[in-house]
Amino acid sequence: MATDVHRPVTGNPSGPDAAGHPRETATAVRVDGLTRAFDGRPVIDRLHLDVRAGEFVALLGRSGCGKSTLLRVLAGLDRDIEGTVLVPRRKAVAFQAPRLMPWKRVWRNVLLGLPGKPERARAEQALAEVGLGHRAQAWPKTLSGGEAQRASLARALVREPDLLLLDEPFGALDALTRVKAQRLVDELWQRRGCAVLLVTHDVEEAVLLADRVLVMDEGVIAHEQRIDLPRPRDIADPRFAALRAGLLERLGVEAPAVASPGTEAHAA
Ligand SMILES: Nc1ncnc2c1ncn2[C@@H]1O[C@H](COP(=O)(O)OP(=O)(O)OP(=O)(O)O)[C@@H](O)[C@H]1O
Repeated sequence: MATDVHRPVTGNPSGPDAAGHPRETATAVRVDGLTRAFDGRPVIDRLHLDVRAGEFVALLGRSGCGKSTLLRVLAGLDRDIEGTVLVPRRKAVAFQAPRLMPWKRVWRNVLLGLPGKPERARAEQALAEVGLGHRAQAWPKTLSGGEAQRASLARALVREPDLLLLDEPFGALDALTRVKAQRLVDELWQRRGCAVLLVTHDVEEAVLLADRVLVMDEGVIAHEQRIDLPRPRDIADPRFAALRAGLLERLGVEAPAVASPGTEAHAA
């Protein structure tokens, strides 16, 4: 396939411009005419995407439409592409499976792959940020599913990313743990100010967390929805329900009926 033009955005995309002014509209990700084919069949087909520095973007789409492929390309894990992909040098990715090495203690897992000889204190700080400071010495097999997922997040955070790529990070968690993990990601994003691209199947999660929700279809971004609700978001807010219903419709899923204010829904 044609040239690999994956290259980093030079400098810190969220840093000040030459005159020292903050870049309100600085770009974290710029994708232009991206195509990725498997066995001659394009899964991504001349796709365009811009993500602003510090923006939280959620990516929805039916199973197999190419969401994970796009994320892997942005992460630099798949370079067999055509088109232009500009991403920050500092980026990190967390997958649905936490992918911890069972023979390394949690803190060593957090530092895995970092260049040089990174200090344990850095791992402990990242673990503390996700509420796992007390498990730094633990072996991965002793962690619960939610804890393992948080350790995986700490491994991403320790890289101090300008772009955090999350591929269904909450997909395997039970409902309560999932809600807690979503809150944690919301807090971390607000504190860190990095751009986030979250691949998810969950429309509610997308509306809960993102500034902008993208729907991928036929290899391109087929629909875009800005979410202008104040944070933290209230799923009982009728505007929330309307946005969720609109996106579900886009995905070809019928939205559940929403009780109008002042009424109660009763099972027959
Ligand atoms: N290494 C590969 N070799 C061949 N085909 C692949 C490869 N990776 C992905 N594909 C195909 O590309 C398409 C998109 O896959 P991808 O994993 O990106 O979809 P997705 O939208 O993330 O799906 P899901 O929501 O089910 O995780 C699928 O048809 C998949 O079979």
